Amino acid sequence: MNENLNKYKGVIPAFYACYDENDGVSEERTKNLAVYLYEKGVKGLYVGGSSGECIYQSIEERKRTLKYVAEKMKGKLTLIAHVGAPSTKDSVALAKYASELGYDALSAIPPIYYKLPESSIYTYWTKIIDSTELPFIIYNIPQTTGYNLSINLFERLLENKKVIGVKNSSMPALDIERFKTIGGNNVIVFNGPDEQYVSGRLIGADAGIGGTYAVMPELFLIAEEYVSTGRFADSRAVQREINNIIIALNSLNGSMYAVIKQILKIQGVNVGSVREPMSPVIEDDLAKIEEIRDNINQAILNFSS
Ligand SMILES: CC(=O)N[C@@H]([C@@H](O)[C@H](O)[C@H](O)CO)[C@@H](O)CC(=O)C(=O)O
Repeated sequence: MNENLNKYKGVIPAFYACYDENDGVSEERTKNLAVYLYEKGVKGLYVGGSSGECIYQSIEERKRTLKYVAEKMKGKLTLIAHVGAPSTKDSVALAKYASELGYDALSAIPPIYYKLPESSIYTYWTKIIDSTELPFIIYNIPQTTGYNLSINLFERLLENKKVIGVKNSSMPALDIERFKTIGGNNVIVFNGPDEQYVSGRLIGADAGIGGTYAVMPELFLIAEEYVSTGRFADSRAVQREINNIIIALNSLNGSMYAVIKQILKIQGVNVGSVREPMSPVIEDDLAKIEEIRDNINQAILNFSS
């Protein structure tokens, strides 16, 4: 595959599940969030992944989110569809649908829940890859799936020319270095841990996909600018601020995504709450959430000047 990888290089928010007041997928809110992020200047969107609460949604709901984002952003942003689902059958159905909608690339977690041998994981990913003509990005997130992509399987998957990269959310920056060293220029490596955006980029990641980008895209865009122009001390300073904010986002009663969605709501982008069993925000935390929002805005101001 002679894919131009430049369209993947940049800040790519992991897109959130956007619900209405009855916990249903909302077309209007999905499209509003897509437009909001487009106007912030991000490079693309990673739709239907962990931040998209994919595991809590039906295949029909996931298809609707993929459709709404494509209707608004096809041709404007690089669109990556996360199609990993518990069964191969459902993952392939999502992959085919994303291809029909005109997505740029597919991505998928490995199989979840049962501890399957690598041969089954290889077959699972390969069946998704073979189901369309789209390029494929492996998603390595061992914290949630229980499987850490081995070098052996990575190399085997790279033999398929449709495999153009890996989104690596494991914590060791060393994994990013290894995947980049092995993959070289024909492969794109995405930094997954937002707390290590700068280190991930410096050790070899070409770009980033992350779950907290959408609540502070400006800060990740600034970090990216500093890294790519060699302003390393400045990039560390932005990373420190980002990390303070991520720690605060995780310090309250609601899940991190619920807190993020509350901040977006205050900013005028209402995407509803999270789906249970994730916990929504509680009344007592609302003032603290305002404070986090203020800190984000202050950090943006500090680094924009
Ligand atoms: C383990 C985990 O959830 N990792 C997140 C991070 O973006 C994470 O939310 C962030 O680093 C804050 O801890 C992403 O890698 C997930 C992601 O991009 C996705 O939504 O698919």
